[in-house]
Amino acid sequence: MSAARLTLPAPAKLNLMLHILGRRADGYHELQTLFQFLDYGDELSFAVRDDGVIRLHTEFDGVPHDSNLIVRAAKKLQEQSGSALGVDIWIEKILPMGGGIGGGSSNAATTLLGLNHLWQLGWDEDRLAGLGLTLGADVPVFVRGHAAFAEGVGEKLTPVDPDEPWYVVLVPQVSVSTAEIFSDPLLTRDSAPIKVRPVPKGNSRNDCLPVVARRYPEVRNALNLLGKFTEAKLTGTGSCVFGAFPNKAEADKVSALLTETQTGFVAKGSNVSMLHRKLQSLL
Ligand SMILES: C[C@](O)(CO)[C@H](O)COP(=O)(O)OP(=O)(O)OC[C@H]1O[C@@H](n2ccc(N)nc2=O)[C@H](O)[C@@H]1O
Ligand SMILES: Nc1ncnc2c1ncn2[C@@H]1O[C@H](COP(=O)(O)OP(=O)(O)OP(=O)(O)O)[C@@H](O)[C@H]1O
Repeated sequence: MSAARLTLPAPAKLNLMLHILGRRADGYHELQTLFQFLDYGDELSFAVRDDGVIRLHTEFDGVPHDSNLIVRAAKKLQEQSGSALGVDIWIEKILPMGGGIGGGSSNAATTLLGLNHLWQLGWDEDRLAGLGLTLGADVPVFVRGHAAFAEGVGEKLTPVDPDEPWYVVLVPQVSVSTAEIFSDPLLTRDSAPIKVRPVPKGNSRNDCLPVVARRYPEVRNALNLLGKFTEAKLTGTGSCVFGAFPNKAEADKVSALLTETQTGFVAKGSNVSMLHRKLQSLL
């Protein structure tokens, strides 16, 4: 008999602003950033195995099975919890890799929360977020599931509730390496710290933008095109570019014009992640 499947979303995130305050001795950067989720993302399915084997059945271009953040998250949770159970995992991948919308980190967080539920581990959010941080700087916010102002390397989170507009997101067909942007000598690394409250609105720049736009003409082009309709911003270290609109109809109109030549999508901003909304509905 096959085990019941649990299907859970792994939403994308946007960095509504991103300031770089400095560089730590270990090379990581001190940031201030504002994370909001999108109602748009991948979908993971899990089926428990009782033989302890962890197996991702969907192949990823260029990502070996054991390096996949989904598998790494599952193995770490299994090791640290001492669970004897395993899991079969499938994913419907729609989020671009290296797009700055956090696909890999979100996949890892969905795996941690999904397996905590299926393996009945009873770990609390702090413990899951702590494990998540060892997988990537962006994993904890996906584990917690609430829009947040982040400090440190992205792990000190203060929940916030910015507006939830509709976004047009353009996906330039280049994958930007986060490590490459953070090691660029021209990166601004001395922004002055800002206060968490009120939620930053005027301070919405992304310090990575000048470096990314200089290195990637495709990103520059997307910023120029979307910038004809609204303020066009970069998320994370790119490559994705986004702009806010007050309603779906306006976002759809602009998207229809731009997606004649660009790849992109429309999605609503959300301060509670769709993963957490789904988990809540299971309880
Ligand atoms: C820039 C953001 O996208 C903002 O959301 C994230 O902080 C990046 O998060 P992420 O992709 O989970 O990043 P990680 O996998 O932890 O780090 C990738 C690489 O980016 C650089 N990195 C990342 C985060 C940070 N605060 N400082 C850094 O210098 C490091 O060189 C690191 O080796
Ligand atoms: N499940 C996964 N999904 C996507 N990428 C993965 C996954 N597992 C490992 N990776 C690796 O991680 C890299 C970064 O992927 P990701 O999609 O998270 O980038 P990103 O959107 O730029 O993330 P961030 O905004 O957190 O920097 C990929 O290029 C890929 O090599």
